[in-house]
Amino acid sequence: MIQMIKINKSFEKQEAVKDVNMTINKGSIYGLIGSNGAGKTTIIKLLAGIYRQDSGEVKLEGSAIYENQALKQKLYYISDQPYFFPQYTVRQMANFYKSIYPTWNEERFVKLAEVFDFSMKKKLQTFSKGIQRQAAFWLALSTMPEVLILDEPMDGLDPVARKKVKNLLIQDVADREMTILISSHNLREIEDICDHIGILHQGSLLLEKDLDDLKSDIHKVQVAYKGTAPGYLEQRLTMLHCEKRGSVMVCIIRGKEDEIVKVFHQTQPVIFDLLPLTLEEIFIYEMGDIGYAIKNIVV
Ligand SMILES: Nc1ncnc2c1ncn2[C@@H]1O[C@H](COP(=O)(O)OP(=O)(O)OP(=O)(O)O)[C@@H](O)[C@H]1O
Repeated sequence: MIQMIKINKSFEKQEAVKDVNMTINKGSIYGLIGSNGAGKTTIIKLLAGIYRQDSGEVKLEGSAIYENQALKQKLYYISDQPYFFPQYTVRQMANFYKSIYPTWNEERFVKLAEVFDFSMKKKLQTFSKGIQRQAAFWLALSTMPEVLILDEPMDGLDPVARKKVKNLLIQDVADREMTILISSHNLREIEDICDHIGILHQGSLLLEKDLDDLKSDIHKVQVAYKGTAPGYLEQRLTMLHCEKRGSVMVCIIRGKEDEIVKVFHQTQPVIFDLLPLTLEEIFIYEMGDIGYAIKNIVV
């Protein structure tokens, strides 16, 4: 289990992370999402033991990560711009990792060559951005990390490579309870792969929830009435957003599904449907609820 307890981190006078408490369970795939500059990369670097927090604790299996070599060998971090030594091939990078990760699995590295269909003998820097990223996954998965930390991991990967990488990640989580922390703006991808979500805004963690619980707490309703909609709906429901499309209203409501259905049922609508909400919609309305709303910009 990874724990962040009351973490604060500033850069000069800029507070990047404020009083953050976060828990990532073993074997979980945790998606960290948030607006630009929210503090995602800072949190990732604190967890990877690259930054030291100003206050609070960052722990893996109960021990502090920073400057803990033995713990750091259990982690692997792929940054948004993977770094390789100049002039090195995949094979040479593999030899380097083999020398520093006691968990390096040569058999796996060789087996993964069937999945990553490019030469391990060519200089990495001569490959395209997408292939370099695939190489980063190849090397990462060969170290058999307990915790894999990924910053915008699928950036630059084509759809086939994305699918391959996703399958490999899920397989490691299922087979050996690898824990994954992913930071991304691609909410479809996060929704597809993560079981836990943390939403960061201006350095604070707004919420941290199981994805299914998050989805069961916010609903989209399509409703229409013969005449006008009863005025008391707004008082009885926590409406995050409501818009009229002709005679039909589409509302985003916070609360339990059965209670929402009950309130609408009493108003005898002519149309009433509960529609599925995507993580992208949940993110937009959660952020709107705290004032980070999408504004209609007219120039
Ligand atoms: N090395 C640094 N020096 C000074 N300020 C920094 C540094 N790293 C981050 N910051 C500041 O900390 C805040 C959080 O930055 P961070 O990169 O963690 O956000 P982010 O959520 O990853 O953003 P994005 O989604 O835009 O990549 C920002 O205001 C940023 O300017």
